[in-house]
Amino acid sequence: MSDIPLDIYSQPSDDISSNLNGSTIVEENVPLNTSIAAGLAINITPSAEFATVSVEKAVSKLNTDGTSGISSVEEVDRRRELHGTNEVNSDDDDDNNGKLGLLKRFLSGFIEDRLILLLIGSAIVSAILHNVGDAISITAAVIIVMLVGFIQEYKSEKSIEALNKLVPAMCHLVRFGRESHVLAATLVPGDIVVFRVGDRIPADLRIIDSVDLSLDESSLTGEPDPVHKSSDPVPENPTGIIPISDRHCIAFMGTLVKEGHGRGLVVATGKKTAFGSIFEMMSTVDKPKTPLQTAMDRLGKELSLFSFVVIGIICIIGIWQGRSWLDMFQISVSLAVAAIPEGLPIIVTVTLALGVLRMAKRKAIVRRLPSVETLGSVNVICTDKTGTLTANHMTVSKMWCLSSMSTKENILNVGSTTDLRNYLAYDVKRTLEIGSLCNNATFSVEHSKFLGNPTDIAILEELTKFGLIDERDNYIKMKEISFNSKRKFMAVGLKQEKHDDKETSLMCVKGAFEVILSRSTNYLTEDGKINKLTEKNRETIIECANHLASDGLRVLAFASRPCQGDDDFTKFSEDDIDDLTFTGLIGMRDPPRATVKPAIKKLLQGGVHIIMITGDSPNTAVSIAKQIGIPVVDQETSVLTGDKLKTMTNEQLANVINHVNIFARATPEDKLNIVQALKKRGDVVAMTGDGVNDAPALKLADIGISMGIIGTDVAKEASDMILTDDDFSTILTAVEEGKGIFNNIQNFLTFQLSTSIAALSMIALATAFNLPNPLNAMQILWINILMDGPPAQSLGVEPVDHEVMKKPPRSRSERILTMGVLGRILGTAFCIILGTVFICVKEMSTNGEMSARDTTMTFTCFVFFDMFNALACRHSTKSIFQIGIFSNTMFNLSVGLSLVAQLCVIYVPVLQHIFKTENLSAFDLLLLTCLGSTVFVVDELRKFIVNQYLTNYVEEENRYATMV
Ligand SMILES: Nc1ncnc2c1ncn2[C@@H]1O[C@H](COP(=O)(O)OP(=O)(O)OP(=O)(O)O)[C@@H](O)[C@H]1O
Ligand SMILES: [Ca+2]
Repeated sequence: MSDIPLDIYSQPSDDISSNLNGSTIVEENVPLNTSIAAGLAINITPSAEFATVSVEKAVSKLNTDGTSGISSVEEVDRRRELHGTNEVNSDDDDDNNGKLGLLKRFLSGFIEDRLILLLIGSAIVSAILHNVGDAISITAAVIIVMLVGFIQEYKSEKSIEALNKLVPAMCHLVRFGRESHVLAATLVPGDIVVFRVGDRIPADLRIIDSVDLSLDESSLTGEPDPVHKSSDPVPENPTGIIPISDRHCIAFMGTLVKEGHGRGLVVATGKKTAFGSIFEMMSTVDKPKTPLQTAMDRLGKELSLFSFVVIGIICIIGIWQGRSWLDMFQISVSLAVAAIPEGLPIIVTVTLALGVLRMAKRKAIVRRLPSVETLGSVNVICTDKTGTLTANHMTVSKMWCLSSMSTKENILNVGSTTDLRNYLAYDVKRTLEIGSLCNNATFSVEHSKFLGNPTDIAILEELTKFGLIDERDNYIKMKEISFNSKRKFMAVGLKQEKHDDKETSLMCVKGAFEVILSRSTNYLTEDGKINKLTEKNRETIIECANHLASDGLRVLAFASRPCQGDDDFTKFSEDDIDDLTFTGLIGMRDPPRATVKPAIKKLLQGGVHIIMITGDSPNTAVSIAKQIGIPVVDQETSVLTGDKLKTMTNEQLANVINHVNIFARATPEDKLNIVQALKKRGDVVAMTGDGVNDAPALKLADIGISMGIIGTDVAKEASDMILTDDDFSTILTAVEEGKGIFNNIQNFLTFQLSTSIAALSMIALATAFNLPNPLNAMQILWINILMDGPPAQSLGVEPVDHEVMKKPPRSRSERILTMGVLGRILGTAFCIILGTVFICVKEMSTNGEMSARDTTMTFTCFVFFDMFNALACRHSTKSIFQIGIFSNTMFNLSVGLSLVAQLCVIYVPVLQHIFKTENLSAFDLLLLTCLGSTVFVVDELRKFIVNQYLTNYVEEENRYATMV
């Protein structure tokens, strides 16, 4: 079996790269060293070459412009022609091999498979013994077996390759003097790239300018701490070799911007990057397998050993009984080929890969195959509120100012009024002014809407209702402390343009009301005076803020302060934002997504604990939670705030977390503690995140989930799954698929193992009772194709049954072969053996030996049994009539084709010759169909009984639940 890329982002997963770290740096320098030694023209990598030259030199060397980039389309095309696309794992190599490569691979399959070699050997022996018919038959059968196996493996590789293309890397490119957001693959040397915090570096860049830039290079060097980078060239080194870790003015492809921002000149793309050269090496390293694949490999080995022992015994007894040793040898080897589920790992991989592609269509991109398995076991989901549970579309709903509205009864309902010019008391006006000044949203003429933070946009959109304008044009922004989830406020320092020769400077602040209030000492009155805030005033403000929040609104407070000249701007830091004048509160509505409520209901039914983690206030969070059906039993135990969380030890947290559904006023750092506490309890945790600070928690969670739209590259890189629509309900889809895929794997396992056991036991029985062999070598090989091939594979793509969510999450340690599955396997095998032996004995009783007709009947009987068995295996508990006979087209197609092929084997003369069969009558076929269907009927009965028992059980559970 071929390697399976577990990480489908175009970057190696951490575990792989860290294994290679030691050799990484050395490897890149090896050609360098040797070429120096040889005195040849130095084959130096571009990043090493450009590390020592100045920015100006680098720009002129690459014949480009440091600000506007490459100037013509022709030039870009020429460079792409020369350097190729910016991809490390392009398909070029594959195409070069073409058809010849495929043939070579097909043929090498014969040599690698020892059992097949044995079969070919036996064909040659047959030929030498003048048994040409047998020789041809075996050779033909072997070719068919290999062909089916080969096609399957080829398709599995193709579907895995498709996974690699699910998450294309993007970047901000400057070309022809314009900035645009493009696929990273389009970059050529000489391009200019802009990057900011959270981005992934798209190629090897010579940094042109940077602000506080630090990069996480762990994927390249294994160094866990971010590395500071700048545009200063590195001094030349006497040895001529500058290690990767010392190239401080180079930003390497695949590394992540942890802080700051900057611009860089593309010096190397694709395979010529430092990352590309490691990637080449890495693709030859065996990728680790998923737990399920490892389990399947183990199971395969165990089964092989078991089969070998049984076959060995059969073989010895047979020869001892004086049967033809060549016959015995052929049958034993075919039996070994059949009984060994060599198709099992391939089917598991294809099932996982196809499942991942299906999920991608449903907006969940799984980046690592093992995560598909883990998804079915998830029993806790920690989710952000804004944007994931809610639409992330804010509108100002209510407003309140202390002086002009005094109490919560007078809160101004902004949402329902269209003209608000009459409400413009001094404090109201000031609050809105601060809102527009302390704001980073911009109006895009191109899109004819505001772009930026939804909170900021909401304020700007409200101005016209009050007849106000955006005040930012009249001021110069001197300083800014940007908003982040930890700080929970934003502040700007502004200077008004000279007005009557007087210069006014001020500081405007907006943010969470607790934060603003604690930094305020005064408030603004409705006629423009500044008064001291009394304790009573503070209580009133808190009461009103809580009132707004209980309505599900996000509450922002606004404040300002005059500044004394430039002095205040030079020391404009987080700690200096105090002594503010409070002006008012604004409440914003961010409606829950419509799909969230039903999704939460289903997840809760499935025994999944849902925890909302939000930066908003407890009241807002509780109100939203109630709207979407997250249970909040009482606010004391169900809600924990970030402050309280910080005072708790991990043990304390682990003890109470069972009852907690909401973490409010939480910071990204809190998420890490929450995941730790949950994992300590043995939970399987899914956690969402989007920012740079969320990365550690995403990594630690069993399933880290990042947001496709608002998420940063850093978060995506750390995550196991990406929601391309940022929608919480997509998580349900993914969990459903995860559970469904696991069920499908169990189902085809049931099918394969029952067939295998039945075939093995029949030959064993026949040998033990000294009867002629009921199936010959070619027939056994044919059965192997059905069992390992298309019918089994099509069980893996059975559509997900939405009722899987009614079952609790699978425990992490649960084996794939549960007692229930084993029971089904043995029961089915028993049924098949009984029926086939019956036909065999009945046919043989007419003349006492195995004629062509007898073996045809027995063989066809087994195949019919097997096809009905496949039908029964489509679902473990539901009747085929419940899931719909036509709901799995691939299944019907492959079973249909198998049956047609079986008829060909019976009626087409050439095939009759190979398989030693002869024509059967219509009555024979009817009889065999009826007999074969018994395995299906019996299983339907079993399902009926199980369901009866299950519904009773569920009702019992429900009754119990309502009693409590
Ligand atoms: N752009 C902003 N400027 C100033 N203050 C803001 C801004 N956005 C939010 N706030 C304030 O910070 C608080 C916390 O916001 P934060 O962004 O941390 O929550 P959130 O992370 O969006 O919620 P969630 O974690 O559910 O996504 C808000 O309640 C609000 O008062
Ligand atoms: Ca097999």
